[in-house]
Amino acid sequence: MADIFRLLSRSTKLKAPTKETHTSAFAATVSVPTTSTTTAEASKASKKRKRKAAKAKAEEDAAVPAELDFFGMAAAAAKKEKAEAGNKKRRVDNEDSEDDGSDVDVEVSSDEEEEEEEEPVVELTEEEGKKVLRENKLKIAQLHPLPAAPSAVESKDKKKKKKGKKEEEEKKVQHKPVPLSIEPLVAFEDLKRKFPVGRRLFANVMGRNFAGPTQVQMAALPILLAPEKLSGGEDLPKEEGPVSLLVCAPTGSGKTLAFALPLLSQLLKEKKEGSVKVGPKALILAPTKELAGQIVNELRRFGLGTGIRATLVKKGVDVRKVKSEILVGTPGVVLRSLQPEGDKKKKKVVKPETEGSDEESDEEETPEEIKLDGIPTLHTLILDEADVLLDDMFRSQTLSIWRSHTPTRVSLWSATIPSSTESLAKSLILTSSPSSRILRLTAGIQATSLPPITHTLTYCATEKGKLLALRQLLSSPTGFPTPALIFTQTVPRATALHSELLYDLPQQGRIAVLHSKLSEAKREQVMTRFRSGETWLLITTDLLSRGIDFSGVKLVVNYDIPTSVASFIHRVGRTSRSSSSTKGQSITLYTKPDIDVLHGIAAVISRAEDEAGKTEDEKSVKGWLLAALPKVEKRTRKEVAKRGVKGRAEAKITTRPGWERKHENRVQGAKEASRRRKEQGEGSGEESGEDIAFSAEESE
Ligand SMILES: Nc1ncnc2c1ncn2[C@@H]1O[C@H](COP(=O)(O)OP(=O)(O)OP(=O)(O)O)[C@@H](O)[C@H]1O
Repeated sequence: MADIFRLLSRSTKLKAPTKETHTSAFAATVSVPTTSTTTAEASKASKKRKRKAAKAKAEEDAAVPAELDFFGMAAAAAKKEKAEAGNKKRRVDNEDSEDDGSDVDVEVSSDEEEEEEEEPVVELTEEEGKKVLRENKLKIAQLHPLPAAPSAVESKDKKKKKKGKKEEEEKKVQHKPVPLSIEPLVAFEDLKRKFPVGRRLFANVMGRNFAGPTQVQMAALPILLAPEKLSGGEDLPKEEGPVSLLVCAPTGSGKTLAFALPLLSQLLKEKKEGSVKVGPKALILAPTKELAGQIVNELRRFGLGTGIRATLVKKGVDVRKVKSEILVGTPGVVLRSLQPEGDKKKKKVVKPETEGSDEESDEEETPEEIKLDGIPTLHTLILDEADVLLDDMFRSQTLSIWRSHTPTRVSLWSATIPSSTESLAKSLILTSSPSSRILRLTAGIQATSLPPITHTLTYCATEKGKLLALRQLLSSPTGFPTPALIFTQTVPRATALHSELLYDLPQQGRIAVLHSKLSEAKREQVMTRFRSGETWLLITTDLLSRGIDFSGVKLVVNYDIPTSVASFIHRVGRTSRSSSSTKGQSITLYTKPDIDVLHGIAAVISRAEDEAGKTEDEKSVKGWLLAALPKVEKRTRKEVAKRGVKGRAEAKITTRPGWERKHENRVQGAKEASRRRKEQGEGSGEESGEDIAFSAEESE
């Protein structure tokens, strides 16, 4: 075993960060037939679109509430608006008078309709559509109901069991997923022309200035916006039921837009028809507060001016009194707000054991499923990061919420959807909506990391070795790529590492820690600082491994090895996202006890390198090396994913005695506070002192 470690260490030397330009892993391959249109006409239409898009974007940025303005764009938009105020009078632009930000979607004027109709509509033939889907590794399939499990009596009888098995096999064949097809969306311009998307919604999407739909958006948007256009599966019974969708697509591939846009479009349609009662129609569940807040932010940006509202469910909110059409929250908070008043006191919620577990949660967990007061108006349920929401930590809460409603439109989204999640989802969907057509959409290769990321595995022998390796990286002459995220296995390890590195960076105040034990206000502050670029290095736990969209993260360091392959994929997926041209790096430090998860992670890296077209020489995980790593039993892997790597939670992160480190931090903190006081003057000095004291205290 020792030899394998040495070999791995040798073959995975750190490389200096490259300065190549990023080619998005999601850049959809589209070769579509062109239609004849003059350049002048095309450019006129394009200019008008761009003007509308820029205006919609400025308005949308300005309308984002301060607590959700992660990108600090509201201030910028306000500034821009002020600067443009003088020019406004001169500009005669009909659409200005229409975009009044009112709650009702504005009807398209007849002039506009005419003008828009002049634009070329690219219709793909079925074959062309299939080719685009194939080239973009998009697979759509209709899943069938699960075969019935053999009864207990049957299983006792050996002969019957054999027969049962045979029948089951036959059923499995019958129930093989049936491939389907749909004309992919090859350009956002086609949204308006081919789908019933409102004018305002369309302008909001165009306002984001995306070059084109990502792979997952190319297929998911048509499926959800116009399921009647699905083709194939001729042998299937012609079901008229609603479509439920399971989507597995890479990290950072724009899944949020893929579910937000059809949802907003559906709600707009209902609003126009005026047939639906007031109250929440859709519930989106996400595993962390940060992700839930991010989703609300995106919904508000895409839905600006449509009158469709999204509310973040926080502690103390009674969702039954909320008037918004969309609710977004974590399972724990949503569950509590749905609990009948009397039951809130009776059923004691208990904290889950998160120390050392794979997915850190800031949730309180209920020990069993609870009967809740459902929201009668709710028809849509969306699970973002569905595999976590249906895994041990959140399962009982998610199921309680799901079973208290009868949603007819369900969709589940993640970069990793194991077969167990798929089976559970199928049976839940069929219970809540028996006539549902359950579809599965996969984009790209399953269970792999993004090809643009450069991965490195570094063997460090011991815990001390990991700290030394990280310090070496920080002081590397080629520079430490920032912004960077550093992941640890537990909260205490994150705070300990933060305390250890607090004064390591040449510039003070550039390193921070974020985990579930911090107050909500502190968490928001840390997020804002990292997003704004004030913080360069953020030490965190798996709390931030899922869904969080930081633009431009250049490096992900797995200080503690992820305890599952899924966790690795999601952690490293915080870099190289479709919104950014950053070609990210991941560095995974490991020691001997990490052997149980190493094979799975090395295999993911190897697959990603194959997909990126790297030769055997260029690959960081060589074929022979992968073959030499021991494969681990599923049971052991599950145990590690649940409890963490053995002994890790207790292992100390330090090269010095605790008292020495604390003393040094205090001295450094005092020096830093004094320096800031000098810089800022006496009045504001107190505040900086408090800030430093907080950081030092946290480490104790
Ligand atoms: N068509 C597009 N082109 C470029 N960027 C896009 C596009 N659609 C969405 N984005 C941006 O890509 C980023 C990642 O999107 P999003 O957070 O939805 O990814 P995701 O697939 O949900 O990732 P994860 O699996 O990590 O949750 C966001 O900043 C989003 O605004």
